[in-house]
Amino acid sequence: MAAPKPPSEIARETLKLLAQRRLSPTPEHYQALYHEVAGTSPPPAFPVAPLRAIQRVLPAQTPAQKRLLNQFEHAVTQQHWPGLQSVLVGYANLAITPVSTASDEREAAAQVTLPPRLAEALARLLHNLLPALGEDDTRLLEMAAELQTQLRGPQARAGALEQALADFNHRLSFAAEDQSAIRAGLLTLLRLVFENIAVLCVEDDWLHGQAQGLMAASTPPLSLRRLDDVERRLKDVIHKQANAREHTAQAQAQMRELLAAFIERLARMDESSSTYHNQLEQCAERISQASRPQDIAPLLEEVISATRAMALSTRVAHGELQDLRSRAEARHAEVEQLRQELDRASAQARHDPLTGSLNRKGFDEAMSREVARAQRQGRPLCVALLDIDDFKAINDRLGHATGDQALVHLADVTRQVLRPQDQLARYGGEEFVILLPDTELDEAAQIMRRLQRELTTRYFLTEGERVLITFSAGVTRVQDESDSSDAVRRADQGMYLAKRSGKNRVVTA
Ligand SMILES: Nc1nc2c(ncn2[C@@H]2O[C@H](COP(=O)(O)OP(=O)(O)OP(=O)(O)O)[C@@H](O)[C@H]2O)c(=O)[nH]1
Repeated sequence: MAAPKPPSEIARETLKLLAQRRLSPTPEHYQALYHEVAGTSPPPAFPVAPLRAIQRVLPAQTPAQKRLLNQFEHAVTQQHWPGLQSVLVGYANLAITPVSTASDEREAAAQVTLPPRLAEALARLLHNLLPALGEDDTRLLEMAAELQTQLRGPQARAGALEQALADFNHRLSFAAEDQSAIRAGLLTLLRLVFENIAVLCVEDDWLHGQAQGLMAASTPPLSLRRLDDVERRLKDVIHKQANAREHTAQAQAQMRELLAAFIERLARMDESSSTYHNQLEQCAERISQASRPQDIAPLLEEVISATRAMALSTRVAHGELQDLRSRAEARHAEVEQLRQELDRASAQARHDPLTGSLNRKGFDEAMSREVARAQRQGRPLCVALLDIDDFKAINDRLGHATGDQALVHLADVTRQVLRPQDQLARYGGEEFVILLPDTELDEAAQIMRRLQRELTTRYFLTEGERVLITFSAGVTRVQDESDSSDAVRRADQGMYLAKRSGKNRVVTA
């Protein structure tokens, strides 16, 4: 077998053959003759056309895809198989892990159109957010309006929105901080006002109790229900204060008037009695100097008429003083009537003065509101009725005033254990009801048991003595508006059963 010709030899013969056959010196002719001379077979032709067809359908949306497509184009032009291979591997990797850079992705994302429903949801979110921000920052409101317009535009591009949202977000963070500072400031002011009321009404236990209640109710965290409570309490206080002021002003005016009348009358009496005394002295003097009886007779006449005048004046004074006295009594009766009216007004108020919890009227109103809310939202509502165990013994042993403090302690612990939406009312002497919105029956019973446990660790302290307060409770679910009073009755029956079965327990009814 002949040794293979060296490439330089093959190249020379190929050129000779090109000339002999009068072929134009194209790379294709040269390559074909080269293989003929070398006795080798030519490589298969490069499939440019099919590759171009593939090139046309390759994706080129993201920057990474665009870059790969350029490489593909270059490899086809160069008929460079390794280049094509790396392009295809690149496309395959794109599908598995993103090989693009962060900036590529940002660029791509910038061109993405937001799905219309998402854009609309964002626009609505902004719309709902605005009322919470107040109207102080007009630029923020403008930015929000611009963003909404952009979001509701024909094609909301992520790129443009991203920047606008970032700017808005930046400004929003300051506005939100401001709002929260304003809220905290207002709350502090509110508490200051309540403290002031408490200081001003030190002499009125009812107002004092209400003011304490206001302070407790306005302590964060606030909820709409608690704000509602603050509003109601404040109305009660204003109502009671207005009455009290009127009462005091009237009483003062009457006192002044009566005092002035007495002083005037006393002055007049004093004046007339000193005139009388002067007259008598003068007459006595003239009588002692008179030598004849006929001179004395007119003097006696004078004494008699002065005495008569004095007696008349005394009678008048007596009558006037009687009149003043009956007027004073009438005023007293009026003041008493006012006081009774005031007490009636207090009874119409919604809060119990001793414990600061709702009274019956307040409870009835709260019950109607909560039943309506529960029905509207399709949520459960429970009511619990609790009665302190052996309260009479506490009263008998420690005194009524300490018994009162025990009631206050129970109300305080209960309020701390309950959630802000739960409402406590004093239903009778040592009987309380609790409204538990959004609560299923077994959950309500658990809440009451938790309160019982809490009372075993938080003793009522009086003069160094630790007094354990326990209670028996009945719990039931309120079905609807018409069930309100029946529900309280059922809870009462449950409480009664709890007492009968040994006290300090909770019975569901
Ligand atoms: N200190 C105080 N005592 C009150 C008040 N209202 C009611 N009471 C007293 O609460 C006591 C209730 O007594 P009872 O009804 O016999 O009940 P109890 O001693 O708690 O016994 P059980 O309910 O069977 O556990 C009575 O002595 C009432 O005078 C109040 O506002 N303050």
